[in-house]
Amino acid sequence: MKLERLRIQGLRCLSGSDIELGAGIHVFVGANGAGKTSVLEAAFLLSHGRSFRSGAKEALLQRGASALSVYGEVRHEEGRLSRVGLGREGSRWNARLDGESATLGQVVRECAVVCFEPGSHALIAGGAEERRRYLDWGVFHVEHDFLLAWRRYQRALKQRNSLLRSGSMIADELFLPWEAELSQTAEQIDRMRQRYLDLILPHLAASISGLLPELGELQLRYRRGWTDDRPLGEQLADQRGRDIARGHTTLGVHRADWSIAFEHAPLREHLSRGQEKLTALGCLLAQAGLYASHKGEWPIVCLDDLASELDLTHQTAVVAQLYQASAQVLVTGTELPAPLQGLSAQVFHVEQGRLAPLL
Ligand SMILES: Nc1ncnc2c1ncn2[C@@H]1O[C@H](COP(=O)(O)OP(=O)(O)OP(=O)(O)O)[C@@H](O)[C@H]1O
Repeated sequence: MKLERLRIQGLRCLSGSDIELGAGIHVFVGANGAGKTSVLEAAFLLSHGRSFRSGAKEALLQRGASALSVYGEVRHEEGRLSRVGLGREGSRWNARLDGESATLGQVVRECAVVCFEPGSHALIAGGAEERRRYLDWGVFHVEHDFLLAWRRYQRALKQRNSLLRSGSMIADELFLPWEAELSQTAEQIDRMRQRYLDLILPHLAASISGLLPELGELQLRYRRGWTDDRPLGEQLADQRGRDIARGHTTLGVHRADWSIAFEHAPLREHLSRGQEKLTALGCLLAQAGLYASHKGEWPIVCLDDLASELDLTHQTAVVAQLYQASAQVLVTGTELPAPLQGLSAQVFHVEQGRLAPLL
Protein backbone atom coordinates (compact mmCIF):
# COMPACT_ATOMS: atom_id res chain seq x y z
CA MET A 1 0.00 0.00 0.00
CA LYS A 2 1.08 3.55 -0.38
CA LEU A 3 0.04 6.93 0.90
CA GLU A 4 -0.68 8.99 -2.21
CA ARG A 5 -1.58 12.07 -0.25
CA LEU A 6 -0.96 13.20 3.30
CA ARG A 7 -2.60 16.33 4.66
CA ILE A 8 -1.66 17.51 8.15
CA GLN A 9 -3.17 20.40 10.07
CA GLY A 10 -2.40 21.58 13.59
CA LEU A 11 0.03 18.77 14.46
CA ARG A 12 3.04 20.06 16.46
CA CYS A 13 4.81 22.60 14.22
CA LEU A 14 2.91 21.52 11.08
CA SER A 15 0.09 24.05 10.72
CA GLY A 16 -0.98 23.13 7.22
CA SER A 17 0.86 20.70 4.92
CA ASP A 18 -0.52 18.83 1.97
CA ILE A 19 1.87 16.56 0.09
CA GLU A 20 1.57 14.06 -2.73
CA LEU A 21 3.63 10.91 -2.48
CA GLY A 22 4.49 8.23 -4.99
CA ALA A 23 5.87 4.70 -4.83
CA GLY A 24 9.28 3.91 -3.35
CA ILE A 25 11.49 6.00 -1.14
CA HIS A 26 10.71 9.50 0.19
CA VAL A 27 13.18 11.47 2.23
CA PHE A 28 12.32 14.39 4.53
CA VAL A 29 15.43 16.51 5.02
CA GLY A 30 15.84 19.51 7.31
CA ALA A 31 17.47 20.97 10.39
CA ASN A 32 16.81 19.79 13.93
CA GLY A 33 13.33 20.74 15.11
CA ALA A 34 12.14 21.47 11.55
CA GLY A 35 9.21 19.04 11.76
CA LYS A 36 10.51 15.91 9.96
CA THR A 37 9.56 13.43 12.68
CA SER A 38 6.14 15.05 12.94
CA VAL A 39 5.42 14.00 9.33
CA LEU A 40 6.11 10.36 10.25
CA GLU A 41 4.06 10.82 13.41
CA ALA A 42 1.10 11.89 11.29
CA ALA A 43 1.33 8.76 9.12
CA PHE A 44 1.74 6.58 12.23
CA LEU A 45 -1.30 8.21 13.83
CA LEU A 46 -3.46 7.00 10.93
CA SER A 47 -2.19 3.47 11.49
CA HIS A 48 -2.18 3.22 15.28
CA GLY A 49 -4.43 5.99 16.57
CA ARG A 50 -1.54 7.26 18.71
CA SER A 51 1.98 8.62 18.34
CA PHE A 52 5.14 6.53 18.61
CA ARG A 53 6.61 9.23 20.87
CA SER A 54 5.90 8.90 24.54
CA GLY A 55 3.66 11.43 26.20
CA ALA A 56 0.03 12.30 25.95
CA LYS A 57 -1.80 12.33 22.63
CA GLU A 58 -2.72 15.91 23.58
CA ALA A 59 0.91 17.00 23.01
CA LEU A 60 0.34 16.44 19.28
CA LEU A 61 -2.04 19.37 19.13
CA GLN A 62 -0.23 22.49 17.99
CA ARG A 63 0.19 25.01 20.79
CA GLY A 64 -2.57 27.59 20.53
CA ALA A 65 -4.55 25.59 17.92
CA SER A 66 -8.05 24.34 18.65
CA ALA A 67 -8.07 21.47 16.12
CA LEU A 68 -5.76 18.86 14.67
CA SER A 69 -6.40 16.70 11.64
CA VAL A 70 -4.52 14.16 9.59
CA TYR A 71 -5.96 12.93 6.31
CA GLY A 72 -4.45 10.30 4.06
CA GLU A 73 -5.30 8.70 0.73
CA VAL A 74 -4.09 5.12 0.79
CA ARG A 75 -3.79 3.22 -2.50
CA HIS A 76 -3.95 -0.55 -2.03
CA GLU A 77 -2.17 -3.07 -4.22
CA GLU A 78 -5.40 -4.12 -5.97
CA GLY A 79 -6.12 -0.49 -6.92
CA ARG A 80 -8.66 0.39 -4.23
CA LEU A 81 -8.33 3.84 -2.60
CA SER A 82 -9.11 4.35 1.11
CA ARG A 83 -9.56 7.88 2.38
CA VAL A 84 -8.69 7.88 6.07
CA GLY A 85 -8.79 10.70 8.57
CA LEU A 86 -8.29 11.26 12.27
CA GLY A 87 -8.88 14.53 13.99
CA ARG A 88 -9.37 16.24 17.25
CA GLU A 89 -11.61 19.20 17.86
CA GLY A 90 -11.99 20.57 21.37
CA SER A 91 -11.47 17.54 23.58
CA ARG A 92 -12.93 14.95 21.18
CA TRP A 93 -11.16 12.69 18.70
CA ASN A 94 -13.00 11.57 15.60
CA ALA A 95 -12.29 9.12 12.81
CA ARG A 96 -13.45 9.15 9.20
CA LEU A 97 -13.29 6.60 6.43
CA ASP A 98 -14.22 7.45 2.83
CA GLY A 99 -16.04 10.60 3.86
CA GLU A 100 -18.16 8.93 6.56
CA SER A 101 -17.85 8.94 10.29
CA ALA A 102 -16.06 5.72 11.35
CA THR A 103 -14.51 3.92 14.30
CA LEU A 104 -10.78 4.06 15.00
CA GLY A 105 -10.63 0.30 14.29
CA GLN A 106 -12.05 0.83 10.77
CA VAL A 107 -9.51 3.55 10.00
CA VAL A 108 -6.42 1.78 11.28
CA ARG A 109 -7.37 -1.43 9.44
CA GLU A 110 -6.99 0.50 6.14
CA CYS A 111 -3.63 2.10 6.81
CA ALA A 112 -0.68 0.04 8.05
CA VAL A 113 2.54 1.80 9.03
CA VAL A 114 5.57 0.31 10.77
CA CYS A 115 8.04 2.79 12.16
CA PHE A 116 11.64 2.46 13.28
CA GLU A 117 12.63 5.49 15.35
CA PRO A 118 15.05 6.43 18.14
CA GLY A 119 12.69 5.02 20.79
CA SER A 120 12.29 1.64 19.04
CA HIS A 121 14.94 -0.10 21.13
CA ALA A 122 12.32 -0.03 23.93
CA LEU A 123 10.75 -2.97 22.11
CA ILE A 124 13.71 -5.02 23.32
CA ALA A 125 14.98 -3.11 26.37
CA GLY A 126 11.80 -1.49 27.68
CA GLY A 127 8.74 -2.71 29.55
CA ALA A 128 6.33 -5.45 28.51
CA GLU A 129 3.63 -3.00 27.41
CA GLU A 130 5.63 -1.98 24.34
CA ARG A 131 6.04 -5.65 23.33
CA ARG A 132 2.34 -6.39 23.85
CA ARG A 133 1.44 -3.40 21.66
CA TYR A 134 3.72 -4.68 18.91
CA LEU A 135 2.23 -8.16 19.18
CA ASP A 136 -1.37 -6.96 19.26
CA TRP A 137 -0.92 -4.63 16.26
CA GLY A 138 0.23 -7.64 14.24
CA VAL A 139 -2.52 -9.92 15.58
CA PHE A 140 -5.15 -7.24 14.84
CA HIS A 141 -4.20 -7.29 11.15
CA VAL A 142 -4.29 -11.07 10.72
CA GLU A 143 -7.12 -12.13 13.08
CA HIS A 144 -10.50 -10.57 12.41
CA ASP A 145 -12.00 -11.41 15.81
CA PHE A 146 -9.13 -9.93 17.79
CA LEU A 147 -10.51 -6.43 18.32
CA LEU A 148 -13.86 -7.70 19.64
CA ALA A 149 -12.19 -10.14 22.06
CA TRP A 150 -9.73 -7.47 23.19
CA ARG A 151 -12.51 -4.95 23.86
CA ARG A 152 -14.55 -7.52 25.83
CA TYR A 153 -11.44 -8.39 27.84
CA GLN A 154 -10.67 -4.73 28.61
CA ARG A 155 -14.24 -4.10 29.75
CA ALA A 156 -14.24 -7.12 32.08
CA LEU A 157 -10.82 -6.16 33.42
CA LYS A 158 -12.02 -2.66 34.23
CA GLN A 159 -15.08 -4.03 36.02
CA ARG A 160 -13.07 -6.54 38.07
CA ASN A 161 -10.49 -3.88 39.00
CA SER A 162 -13.19 -1.53 40.16
CA LEU A 163 -14.71 -4.30 42.34
CA LEU A 164 -11.25 -5.04 43.77
CA ARG A 165 -10.89 -1.41 44.75
CA SER A 166 -14.31 -1.31 46.40
CA GLY A 167 -12.89 -3.26 49.36
CA SER A 168 -13.02 -6.78 50.75
CA MET A 169 -16.74 -6.67 51.64
CA ILE A 170 -17.82 -7.27 48.04
CA ALA A 171 -19.66 -10.61 47.63
CA ASP A 172 -17.76 -13.26 45.66
CA GLU A 173 -20.76 -13.69 43.34
CA LEU A 174 -20.22 -10.20 41.95
CA PHE A 175 -16.75 -11.20 40.72
CA LEU A 176 -17.82 -14.43 39.04
CA PRO A 177 -19.34 -13.10 35.77
CA TRP A 178 -16.35 -10.82 35.13
CA GLU A 179 -13.85 -13.54 35.92
CA ALA A 180 -15.69 -15.91 33.57
CA GLU A 181 -15.62 -13.26 30.83
CA LEU A 182 -11.92 -12.59 31.46
CA SER A 183 -11.15 -16.29 31.31
CA GLN A 184 -13.04 -16.86 28.07
CA THR A 185 -11.69 -13.84 26.20
CA ALA A 186 -8.15 -14.37 27.55
CA GLU A 187 -8.11 -17.91 26.10
CA GLN A 188 -9.18 -16.50 22.72
CA ILE A 189 -6.61 -13.66 22.74
CA ASP A 190 -3.85 -15.96 23.91
CA ARG A 191 -4.57 -18.47 21.11
CA MET A 192 -4.47 -15.66 18.54
CA ARG A 193 -1.21 -14.30 19.94
CA GLN A 194 0.38 -17.75 19.94
CA ARG A 195 -0.70 -18.36 16.33
CA TYR A 196 0.78 -14.98 15.37
CA LEU A 197 4.09 -15.75 17.08
CA ASP A 198 4.27 -19.09 15.22
CA LEU A 199 3.68 -17.21 11.96
CA ILE A 200 6.22 -14.49 12.63
CA LEU A 201 9.04 -16.73 13.85
CA PRO A 202 10.48 -17.55 10.38
CA HIS A 203 10.25 -13.85 9.42
CA LEU A 204 12.07 -12.87 12.61
CA ALA A 205 14.77 -15.48 12.06
CA ALA A 206 15.36 -14.29 8.49
CA SER A 207 15.29 -10.58 9.18
CA ILE A 208 17.28 -10.56 12.43
CA SER A 209 19.92 -13.03 11.27
CA GLY A 210 20.38 -10.83 8.18
CA LEU A 211 21.14 -7.86 10.45
CA LEU A 212 22.96 -9.67 13.28
CA PRO A 213 24.47 -12.90 11.92
CA GLU A 214 27.08 -12.95 14.70
CA LEU A 215 24.45 -13.65 17.39
CA GLY A 216 23.52 -17.09 16.01
CA GLU A 217 20.09 -18.70 16.09
CA LEU A 218 17.26 -17.02 17.88
CA GLN A 219 14.56 -18.35 20.13
CA LEU A 220 11.24 -16.67 20.81
CA ARG A 221 9.94 -16.93 24.36
CA TYR A 222 6.36 -16.16 25.30
CA ARG A 223 4.64 -15.84 28.68
CA ARG A 224 0.89 -15.66 28.38
CA GLY A 225 0.18 -13.99 31.74
CA TRP A 226 -1.04 -16.94 33.83
CA THR A 227 0.13 -20.53 34.31
CA ASP A 228 -0.86 -23.33 31.95
CA ASP A 229 -2.02 -25.83 34.57
CA ARG A 230 -5.52 -24.45 35.29
CA PRO A 231 -8.11 -22.21 33.61
CA LEU A 232 -7.62 -18.49 34.23
CA GLY A 233 -11.06 -18.23 35.92
CA GLU A 234 -9.99 -20.62 38.71
CA GLN A 235 -6.69 -18.84 39.19
CA LEU A 236 -8.43 -15.44 39.38
CA ALA A 237 -10.78 -16.76 42.09
CA ASP A 238 -7.80 -18.05 44.12
CA GLN A 239 -5.92 -14.81 43.62
CA ARG A 240 -8.81 -12.52 44.60
CA GLY A 241 -7.62 -11.74 48.15
CA ARG A 242 -4.14 -10.79 46.98
CA ASP A 243 -5.57 -8.76 44.08
CA ILE A 244 -7.79 -6.84 46.53
CA ALA A 245 -4.66 -5.96 48.53
CA ARG A 246 -2.91 -4.77 45.36
CA GLY A 247 -5.95 -3.04 43.88
CA HIS A 248 -5.62 -4.58 40.43
CA THR A 249 -5.79 -7.88 38.54
CA THR A 250 -2.41 -9.57 38.49
CA LEU A 251 -3.13 -12.43 36.06
CA GLY A 252 -4.34 -12.37 32.47
CA VAL A 253 -3.37 -11.42 28.92
CA HIS A 254 -2.60 -7.86 30.05
CA ARG A 255 0.40 -9.40 31.87
CA ALA A 256 1.74 -11.31 28.86
CA ASP A 257 5.24 -10.76 27.51
CA TRP A 258 7.61 -12.14 24.90
CA SER A 259 11.34 -11.93 24.36
CA ILE A 260 14.05 -12.98 21.97
CA ALA A 261 17.10 -14.95 23.13
CA PHE A 262 20.10 -15.55 20.89
CA GLU A 263 22.41 -18.55 20.82
CA HIS A 264 25.38 -16.26 21.54
CA ALA A 265 23.48 -13.72 23.69
CA PRO A 266 21.01 -15.65 25.83
CA LEU A 267 20.19 -12.69 28.08
CA ARG A 268 18.99 -9.28 26.95
CA GLU A 269 21.78 -7.73 29.01
CA HIS A 270 24.25 -9.41 26.63
CA LEU A 271 23.17 -7.12 23.80
CA SER A 272 24.86 -3.79 23.11
CA ARG A 273 22.64 -0.74 22.61
CA GLY A 274 23.25 -0.99 18.84
CA GLN A 275 22.35 -4.68 18.86
CA GLU A 276 19.13 -3.87 20.74
CA LYS A 277 18.25 -1.34 18.05
CA LEU A 278 19.02 -3.79 15.26
CA THR A 279 16.96 -6.50 16.96
CA ALA A 280 14.06 -4.05 17.25
CA LEU A 281 14.49 -3.10 13.59
CA GLY A 282 14.51 -6.81 12.69
CA CYS A 283 11.25 -7.28 14.62
CA LEU A 284 9.60 -4.38 12.77
CA LEU A 285 10.77 -5.58 9.36
CA ALA A 286 9.60 -9.12 10.22
CA GLN A 287 6.19 -7.71 11.11
CA ALA A 288 6.10 -5.80 7.83
CA GLY A 289 7.15 -8.96 5.93
CA LEU A 290 4.47 -11.08 7.59
CA TYR A 291 1.87 -8.39 6.89
CA ALA A 292 2.95 -8.41 3.23
CA SER A 293 2.74 -12.18 2.90
CA HIS A 294 -0.68 -12.23 4.57
CA LYS A 295 -2.26 -9.22 2.83
CA GLY A 296 -0.39 -9.19 -0.47
CA GLU A 297 0.93 -5.67 0.06
CA TRP A 298 3.70 -4.11 2.14
CA PRO A 299 2.79 -1.71 4.90
CA ILE A 300 4.28 1.78 4.69
CA VAL A 301 7.69 1.78 6.37
CA CYS A 302 8.92 4.86 8.27
CA LEU A 303 12.57 5.22 9.30
CA ASP A 304 13.13 8.21 11.55
CA ASP A 305 16.62 9.65 11.70
CA LEU A 306 18.05 6.58 9.97
CA ALA A 307 21.61 7.88 9.66
CA SER A 308 22.01 8.61 13.35
CA GLU A 309 20.44 5.32 14.45
CA LEU A 310 22.40 2.79 12.38
CA ASP A 311 25.91 2.40 11.02
CA LEU A 312 26.37 2.72 7.28
CA THR A 313 26.46 -1.04 6.61
CA HIS A 314 23.12 -1.58 8.33
CA GLN A 315 21.55 1.52 6.73
CA THR A 316 22.55 0.16 3.34
CA ALA A 317 21.20 -3.34 4.10
CA VAL A 318 17.82 -1.99 5.24
CA VAL A 319 17.43 0.40 2.34
CA ALA A 320 18.34 -2.37 -0.15
CA GLN A 321 15.79 -4.75 1.39
CA LEU A 322 12.97 -2.21 1.29
CA TYR A 323 13.91 -1.04 -2.19
CA GLN A 324 13.74 -4.62 -3.47
CA ALA A 325 10.39 -5.16 -1.75
CA SER A 326 9.02 -2.04 -3.51
CA ALA A 327 7.67 -0.82 -0.17
CA GLN A 328 6.74 2.82 0.21
CA VAL A 329 9.34 4.19 2.61
CA LEU A 330 9.39 7.54 4.44
CA VAL A 331 12.83 8.41 5.81
CA THR A 332 13.99 11.47 7.77
CA GLY A 333 17.45 12.96 8.19
CA THR A 334 19.28 16.22 8.64
CA GLU A 335 20.78 15.42 5.25
CA LEU A 336 20.22 12.82 2.54
CA PRO A 337 21.39 9.49 4.05
CA ALA A 338 24.40 8.10 2.15
CA PRO A 339 22.76 4.80 1.05
CA LEU A 340 20.01 6.80 -0.69
CA GLN A 341 22.38 8.85 -2.78
CA GLY A 342 22.14 7.56 -6.34
CA LEU A 343 18.80 5.81 -5.74
CA SER A 344 15.68 7.35 -7.18
CA ALA A 345 13.98 8.96 -4.19
CA GLN A 346 11.54 11.82 -3.76
CA VAL A 347 13.11 14.40 -1.45
CA PHE A 348 11.16 16.96 0.59
CA HIS A 349 12.77 19.88 2.32
CA VAL A 350 11.34 20.59 5.76
CA GLU A 351 11.82 24.00 7.32
CA GLN A 352 9.96 25.43 10.32
CA GLY A 353 6.98 23.16 9.79
CA ARG A 354 6.73 23.73 6.03
CA LEU A 355 7.26 20.94 3.48
CA ALA A 356 8.45 21.53 -0.07
CA PRO A 357 9.32 18.86 -2.66
CA LEU A 358 12.81 19.21 -4.15
CA LEU A 359 12.70 18.59 -7.87
N1 LIG B 1 2.40 20.85 20.44
C1 LIG B 1 3.31 21.56 19.75
N2 LIG B 1 2.97 22.75 19.21
C2 LIG B 1 3.85 23.47 18.48
N3 LIG B 1 5.10 23.06 18.23
C3 LIG B 1 5.49 21.89 18.74
C4 LIG B 1 4.62 21.06 19.54
N4 LIG B 1 5.29 19.95 19.90
C5 LIG B 1 6.52 20.08 19.39
N5 LIG B 1 6.65 21.22 18.69
C6 LIG B 1 7.80 21.73 17.93
O1 LIG B 1 7.69 21.09 16.66
C7 LIG B 1 8.94 20.72 16.20
C8 LIG B 1 8.82 19.20 16.07
O2 LIG B 1 9.90 18.79 15.55
P1 LIG B 1 10.18 17.32 15.06
O3 LIG B 1 10.52 16.48 16.20
O4 LIG B 1 9.17 16.89 14.09
O5 LIG B 1 11.49 17.81 14.31
P2 LIG B 1 12.61 17.03 13.56
O6 LIG B 1 12.80 17.80 12.29
O7 LIG B 1 12.32 15.60 13.48
O8 LIG B 1 13.80 17.34 14.54
P3 LIG B 1 15.12 16.52 14.95
O9 LIG B 1 15.98 16.47 13.71
O10 LIG B 1 15.67 17.42 16.00
O11 LIG B 1 14.68 15.19 15.45
C9 LIG B 1 9.96 21.17 17.22
O12 LIG B 1 10.49 22.40 16.82
C10 LIG B 1 9.14 21.30 18.48
O13 LIG B 1 9.63 22.28 19.36
